[in-house]
Amino acid sequence: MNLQKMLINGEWVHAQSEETRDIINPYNQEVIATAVEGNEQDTRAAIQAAREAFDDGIWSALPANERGEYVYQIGLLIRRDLQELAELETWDTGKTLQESKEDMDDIANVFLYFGGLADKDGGDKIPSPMPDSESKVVREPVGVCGQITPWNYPLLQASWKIAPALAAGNTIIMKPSEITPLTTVKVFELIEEAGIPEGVANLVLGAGATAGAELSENRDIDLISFTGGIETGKTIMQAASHNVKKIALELGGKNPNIVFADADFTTAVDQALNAVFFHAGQVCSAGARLLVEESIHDEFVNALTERTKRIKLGNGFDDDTQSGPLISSEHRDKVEKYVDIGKQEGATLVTGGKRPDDPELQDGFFYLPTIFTNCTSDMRIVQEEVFGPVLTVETFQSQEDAIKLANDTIYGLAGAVWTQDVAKAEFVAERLRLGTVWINDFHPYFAQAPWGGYKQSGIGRELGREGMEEYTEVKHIYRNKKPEPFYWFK
Ligand SMILES: NC(=O)c1ccc[n+]([C@@H]2O[C@H](COP(=O)([O-])OP(=O)(O)OC[C@H]3O[C@@H](n4cnc5c(N)ncnc54)[C@H](O)[C@@H]3O)[C@@H](O)[C@H]2O)c1
Ligand SMILES: C[N+](C)(C)CC=O
Repeated sequence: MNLQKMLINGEWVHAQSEETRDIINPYNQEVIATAVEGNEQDTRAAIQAAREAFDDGIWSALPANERGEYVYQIGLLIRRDLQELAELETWDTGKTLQESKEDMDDIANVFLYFGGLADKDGGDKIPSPMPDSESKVVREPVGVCGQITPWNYPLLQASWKIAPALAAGNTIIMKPSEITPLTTVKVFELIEEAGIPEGVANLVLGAGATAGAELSENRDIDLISFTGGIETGKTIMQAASHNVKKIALELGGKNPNIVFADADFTTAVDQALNAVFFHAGQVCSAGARLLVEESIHDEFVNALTERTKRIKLGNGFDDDTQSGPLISSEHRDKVEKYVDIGKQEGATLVTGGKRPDDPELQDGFFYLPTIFTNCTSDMRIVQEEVFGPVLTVETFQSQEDAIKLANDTIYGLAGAVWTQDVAKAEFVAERLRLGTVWINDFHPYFAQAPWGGYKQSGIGRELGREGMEEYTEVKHIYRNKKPEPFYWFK
């Protein structure tokens, strides 16, 4: 694979330091690509390009429908190259190819959706209380936007930022995770192919502490949009205060999956598996905290454990693989540390809790799907985001009990309620302090609906109309239709 370069002001460039970084396949630790390693200097060059492009108005002053057409075109190009993009994502993250294909389909839809939305909000005329006047509220682009994304859904999370920002008329500097840049680089090739003017969409590659920190601190950036861990989010929030940037944060979760005794048992068991073990649990909205009504606890855990033991780990390119590896050795160490904590806290390890013995998996960062029972809310294993294939199980006896347990967390990203009683489902859903509540399902998200967290899971929303509004400033324009002297000062 060619050296992966940065796109700055319409040029594919090497890092000024000429440093590079190897990109690793987490399935077998093979080097799959080499990327240039940008730093603060390269990021400043990208910011300058984006600033000039914004101030020139080459993008923001285009009619909104024309901007929308460009963004829509990127979606079509992603559909055209879906197979290639999906393969790159699987090389880079280890997730199954089927999952990567579904991600790419979602990503294309995100560009098509925001392309279509670009010219749909022309502002509102509002009834002015002043005589002989006219008042209107319009939305304008925020300006230069820094965007930072994580490694678990590399291109999906990037698409949620790139598409609305461009559709709303902003210029951007995207920095993907340094360990999974491949699909983002490829999409910037498609952005170029779509004909977006030079300097409007810039890509920097490099570490968070250098390239990422420059984006959050630099005073020429008007908005910073970040998806990643809570501690990084706090650092970015502090850095953004230097020039009171707008911030949008999509952070972690420790998401409750509430199963009532009257739920459809087989479906709830099956979906509890998906909820937590999909993509080896490396999902912000993973249902890592199972809350099950006491009367069905034993039966439910037995069925879940039996299914969990059958999960087939392997190469994401093999058709029979159900789950891939963790992203890195460091990340697996973190998961292992949490399993040790769970044991020390007195939770009961029911299955997993170690690396697989299978000789074919020894080169990858694999970890067995793990279940802990006898968990209580005060345990770290219940409260902290493990971001791996680890499920904790708690029990409840009443609706109120379930709601209290589910809300007993600093996070508020997503969660689910399983019951055949619609009134009960709605009652619980309304009381959960979460950005997304699924009833009798887990995981659906799509371009049309907003996504984001309550509490420490984040600030702002991506996707939907709200996701586009994040990238706009609201302006009130008032016109006096009959100006005349006021004579306050005689
Ligand atoms: N809420 C959501 O929608 C959502 C979606 C995906 C992932 N996540 C969260 O992301 C986390 C996992 O991703 P991760 O390990 O890549 O997160 P991370 O915070 O380590 O890194 C995310 C990005 O931030 C950059 N970064 C690191 N330090 C930085 C700094 N000081 N300044 C600026 N940028 C910096 C990294 O280079 C990377 O690009 C989990 O907590 C997960 O819940 C949330
Ligand atoms: C937002 N989502 C679910 C696509 C990825 C979270 O890690």
